[in-house]
Amino acid sequence: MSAGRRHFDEGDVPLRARGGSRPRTRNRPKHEDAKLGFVTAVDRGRYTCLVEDRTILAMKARELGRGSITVGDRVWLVGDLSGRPDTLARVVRVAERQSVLRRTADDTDPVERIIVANADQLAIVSSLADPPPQPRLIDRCLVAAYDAGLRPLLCLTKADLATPDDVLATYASLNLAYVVTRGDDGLGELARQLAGRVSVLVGSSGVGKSTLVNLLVPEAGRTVGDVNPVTGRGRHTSTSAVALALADGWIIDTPGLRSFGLAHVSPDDVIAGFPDLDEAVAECPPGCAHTADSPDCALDSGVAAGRLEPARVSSLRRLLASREDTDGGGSH
Ligand SMILES: Nc1nc2c(ncn2[C@@H]2O[C@H](COP(=O)(O)OP(=O)(O)OP(=O)(O)O)[C@@H](O)[C@H]2O)c(=O)[nH]1
Ligand SMILES: [Zn+2]
Repeated sequence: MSAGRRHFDEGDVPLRARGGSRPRTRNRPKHEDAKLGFVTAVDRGRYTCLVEDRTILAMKARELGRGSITVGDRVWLVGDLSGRPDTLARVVRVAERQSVLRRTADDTDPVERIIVANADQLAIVSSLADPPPQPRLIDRCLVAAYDAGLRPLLCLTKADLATPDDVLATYASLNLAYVVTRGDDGLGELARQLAGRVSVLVGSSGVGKSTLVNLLVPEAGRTVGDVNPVTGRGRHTSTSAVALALADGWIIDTPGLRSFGLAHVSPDDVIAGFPDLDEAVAECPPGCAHTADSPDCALDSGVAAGRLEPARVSSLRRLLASREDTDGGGSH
């Protein structure tokens, strides 16, 4: 969409992109005068929306009931759309979402949280050191991306501190799009990968998301935190998701992740989130649980033959086991 030029209107919504034969008028039930906006931030029941070239604040109309509104949503707005201080518009309808990125608090939590709507790329940001890469968190993000139909983009930061070779080797067979940055080095390639897309940036606290966002969108002024020298963790400096306009496209910065629960993803879809392993798994005996003690699990023979990456196999196994853990096991 062309909204990256800080302008948003009806042309930016592929209202009927996904099949659906309902007449277009159904999209605007009562409010003939409603205008379309793009939700860039959500804060305690207040929605910041871009409408044409104005940033306005809105609340949910009562008729929307408990329906959720999230960053990335395209919404129909009525009321005062001037954007003047102390005005509040009302969201009367949420346009059909093209994608929904979800997570749960842990792998057994039934409550899904929607992180972002309508994104088409998940930029998984991981520092190469300080804090060190967390391949299991990356794997979880990959599963979530594939499940939501988003293109994953691996974004490896702080290459001045460590080489990306090991991380890249782990994911080599996935043919992931990736960028490696050190400071502002690598930014051109990152900008190229983000162009024309709505990208969600996720990663642990301190991996350098805000630093990247500030380089890409200097006027955003995202707070850059310090990494605690003792724990190697960043301060929790960003507190909610926010969409920022690029020259072409959007980036949606999210608060530092501590976990990425996948209770909402079925075991089959978890396996599908490991496209480097799912062919091997197809050779498993019927009913194979793919755990380390499953007899004749094809993951074992694949590793033994050097065809599968051991770190990825153990990651998949941990993930499947964590979902079985009804005591609410960890989600790292
Ligand atoms: N050495 C090195 N340090 C970097 C680089 N990029 C960022 N940093 C530092 O890493 C620390 C954390 O960066 P942030 O951009 O605040 O990290 P974040 O991911 O936004 O963290 P949260 O806001 O907590 O989610 C800061 O001290 C940055 O200066 C890099 O390429 N190399
Ligand atoms: Zn198996």
